[in-house]
Amino acid sequence: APTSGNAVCSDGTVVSDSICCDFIPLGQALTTQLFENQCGETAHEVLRLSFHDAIAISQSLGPAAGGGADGSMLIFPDVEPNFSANLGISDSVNDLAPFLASGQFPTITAGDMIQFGAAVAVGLCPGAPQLEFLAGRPNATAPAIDGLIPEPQNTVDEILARFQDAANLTSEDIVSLLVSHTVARADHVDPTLDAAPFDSTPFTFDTQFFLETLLVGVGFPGTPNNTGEVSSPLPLTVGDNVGELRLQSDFELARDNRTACFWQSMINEEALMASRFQAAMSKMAIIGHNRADLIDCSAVVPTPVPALNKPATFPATKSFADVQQACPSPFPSLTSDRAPRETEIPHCPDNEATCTS
Ligand code: HEM
Ligand SMILES: [Ca+2]
Ligand SMILES: [Mn+2]
Repeated sequence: APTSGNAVCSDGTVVSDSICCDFIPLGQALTTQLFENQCGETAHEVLRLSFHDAIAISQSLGPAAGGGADGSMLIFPDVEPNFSANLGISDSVNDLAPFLASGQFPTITAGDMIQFGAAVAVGLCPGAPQLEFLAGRPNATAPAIDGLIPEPQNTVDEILARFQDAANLTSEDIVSLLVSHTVARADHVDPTLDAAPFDSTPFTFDTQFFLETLLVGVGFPGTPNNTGEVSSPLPLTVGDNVGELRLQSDFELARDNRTACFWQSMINEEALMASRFQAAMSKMAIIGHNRADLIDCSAVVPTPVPALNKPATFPATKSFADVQQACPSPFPSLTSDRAPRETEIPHCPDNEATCTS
C-alpha cells in the first residue's frame, strides 16, 4: 500500500499516513452519537450495510453491474435501498448520510464511511475482533443492479455461486462472514415482527449462533409461512421480547455437507470465530478494489470492548438431544443453562427496560 512513512495524529495515534487521522473523530462521533456505545440496533444495521454494499458486484456480468464496496448505497440512496433484498437497509443509509453530508469529514468517501462504520460498530460487541480498515475507496459513479444480494430463500448452491461470482469467496469465507448473524435481528422477514434475533444473545459476539442454528426447530416467533424463514428452537415471544427467528439459508448452510463441519467447528471457539471473521471481513471490505491501492488505517479502528469469555451453553430446556448434527466430527461438550422454561431473549442491550438503538 502507498505509505508516506509514519505520521502521528493529534491524539498520539501512530498511523501509516496522516489521512488516517481524519477517521479518529468519525469513529468517536459514530460511537457516541449513532451507536450510543452499544452493540445495538444501529450498530447491527451498519454491519449489514457493509455486506450489502460490498457484495453488489459481479465478475460474470462485468463492471457495469456494480462496484462492490464503493458506497453506492449512500451516494444513490434512492436506487439500491429500494431493491427488495435490501429491505430495511435504508435505516442504516439514513443513519450514515448525515455524517457524510455534515462537512465535518470532507476527506472521507462513502465507501470508506460504510466499511469504517462497520468496523466501529462490531467493536462495540463483546467478543468481536478489531477489524482491519483500509482507506481510499473512490466514490461510486453508478448504483449496482438488482439481483446481487443473497436472500434467505436462496439454495446453498445459489449462495455459493453468488459469493464466488462476486469476489471468489469460498464456502469457508461465507460461514466466516455469517458470524455477523450472532449480532443480528430481522425486521422484515416476518412482517408482524421487529427485531427478531438470530440467536439468544444478539448483543454479544459469541458462538451461540452456530450452536442454536443446529437445534431442532419447534416453532415460529410470529407468523408461519414467511419466505426465507424456517422454524426456530426458541420461538417464545413475550411482548417486545421477540423469540428467535431462523433464516432458511442459515438452516441449510449449517447442515450442508460443504459447510457443516466448518460451521460446527465455530461452536464454543470464540477466538477462532473472531479471527475467521476478521480475515473474511478484510476480504469483503475491499471488494472492487486492489489492496495495493488502499492505505492501511487499521490503527484508527477503536479497540473493541472486552469479550465476556462465557462458554457456549445450550439455552435453558435444550441439550445435545436437540442437536441435528450434520458433521461427523465429535460435537463439543457443553452444559445447559438451568431454568424451568424457555428463556425470553431481551429486546434491549444491557437489560435496559427501553431502548432506541
Ligand atoms: C447467505 C448470505 C446472507 C443472507 C441470505 C442474509 C440474510 C439476512 C436477512 C434476511 C436479514 C434480516 C434483515 C431484516 O429483515 O431486517 C439479515 C440480517 C443481518 N445480516 Fe445477513 N445475510 C447474509 C449474510 C450476511 C453477511 C455476510 C453479513 C455481514 C458480514 C450479514 C450481516 C447481517 C446483520 C448484521 C444483520 C442484522 C441487521 C439488524 O439487526 O438490523 N449478513 N441477513
Ligand atoms: Ca450472539
Ligand atoms: Mn434491525
